[in-house]
Amino acid sequence: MAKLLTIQGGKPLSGRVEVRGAKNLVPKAMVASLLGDEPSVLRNVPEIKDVDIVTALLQAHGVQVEHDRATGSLSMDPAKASKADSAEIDAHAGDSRIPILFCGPLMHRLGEAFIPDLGGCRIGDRPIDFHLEMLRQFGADVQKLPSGIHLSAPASGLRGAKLHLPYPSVGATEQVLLTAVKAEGITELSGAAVEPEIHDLIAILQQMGAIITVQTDRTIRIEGVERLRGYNHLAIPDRNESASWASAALVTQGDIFVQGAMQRDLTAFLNVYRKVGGEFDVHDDGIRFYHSGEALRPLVLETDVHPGYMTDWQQPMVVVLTQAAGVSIVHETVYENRFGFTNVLRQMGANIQLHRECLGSTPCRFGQRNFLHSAVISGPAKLKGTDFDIPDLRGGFSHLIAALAAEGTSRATGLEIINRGYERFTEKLENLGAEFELSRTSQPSFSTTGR
Ligand SMILES: CC(=O)N[C@H]1[C@@H](OP(=O)(O)OP(=O)(O)OC[C@H]2O[C@@H](n3ccc(=O)[nH]c3=O)[C@H](O)[C@@H]2O)O[C@H](CO)[C@@H](O)[C@@H]1O
Ligand SMILES: C=C(OP(=O)(O)O)C(=O)O
Repeated sequence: MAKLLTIQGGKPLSGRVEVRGAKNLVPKAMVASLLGDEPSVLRNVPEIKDVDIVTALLQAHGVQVEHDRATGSLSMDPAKASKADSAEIDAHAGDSRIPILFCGPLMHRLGEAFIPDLGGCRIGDRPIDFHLEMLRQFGADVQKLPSGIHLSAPASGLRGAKLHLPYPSVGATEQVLLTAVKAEGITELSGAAVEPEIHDLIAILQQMGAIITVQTDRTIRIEGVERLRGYNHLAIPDRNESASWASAALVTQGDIFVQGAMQRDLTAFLNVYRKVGGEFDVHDDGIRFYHSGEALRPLVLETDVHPGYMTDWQQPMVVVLTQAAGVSIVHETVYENRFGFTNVLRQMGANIQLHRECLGSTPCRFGQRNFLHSAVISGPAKLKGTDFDIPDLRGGFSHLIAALAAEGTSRATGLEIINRGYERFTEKLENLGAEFELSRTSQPSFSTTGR
């Protein structure tokens, strides 16, 4: 039986939540453990689904994994790493995008890799062409299979290369890092992504013995080494979960202290938060986010790669903008199809129109390609409860905070998706004073079109 969350809206969320290690770093740090000759320890690990998926994939490859869920300490010993059965890999891949990052580490360790079809949020096509092109340039042979891909390294091993990314893809940059550190010779990657989670992965790889230089012009230079050690690392906190709870505080006119929120990695978010009228106080151990009681202000917002306004902050902020007095514009430039979730917000009474044109100041890759990637939001709108099925991680969080702010009752199915990026979600809601009930339903999902 599926879970059903019934929410009584209209109550401000107030209290304290803790965010632990970043979903966009932790599973990748786990993959990096395969590169070492010694065990590695990762701390501040959250209880989220991607961690479980990568744990199962590592175990399928013979890595011994021990996870102390209470303290968040995860130890990984790759001493007995070995080939895994492809059916077993398929069974564990689930709905994560992380399996693609096993390519380099497995080829270095075992000479070959089988990568299943990827999951992750359905917010666009999400091709892996950059990844495969980079891997080919390291010398890998890449064969597409009916479900997944098979890669093999040449007998002489993978070689460093001069690479360029046409767009600063986070995953493809990590692919290059995880492959280049043990490839022979020097790799130079221009057009790289430089998100804080990438810097944290670089810190881990450096601890393991890698030599990596990040230049100011998005070029990363890696000198390959023959052997890497283990690492012991405290994962950076999840800036996307922090931004989500910050948005929840504004939408519900509440006051939330996010323990673990780090100002340094949230600069672009905090600027927007202040412009829209949100208040925040920075403390050593977190940030207090709250509604000042004054009307929220509309704004023009464009998502971008770091150090711009992160795309994963867009969906919760759109809900904030439904409550601002006036017309806001949001231009999504990272994913071509990340506004599907606005259907449910409209059903709740939000006034949002989608446009194919680039409505921000900078034309983006999607402008001439018929994608509804700009939104015009007029507020403030009185939201009313509704039934919905959670479409993806951030879209789902947005629906849930809209329901928490709305008048009346909402019911949500598909809650499992929330666990991809928000640990102990309902426990946190309870601590924040939300009014809700969790039950079981024989109805698998409400048929809302949120994608
Ligand atoms: C697990 C994880 O860390 N997920 C994050 C990661 O996703 P992920 O690493 O998948 O995102 P990318 O940065 O690679 O994607 C950015 C853009 O590049 C395109 N692209 C990417 C690869 C490729 O081979 N070809 C291609 O065209 C994508 O379709 C997208 O339009 O970064 C995104 C952008 O900050 C975040 O929203 C995700 O939360
Ligand atoms: C898009 C996201 O994640 P993933 O890349 O794991 O699908 C996200 O965290 O919002």
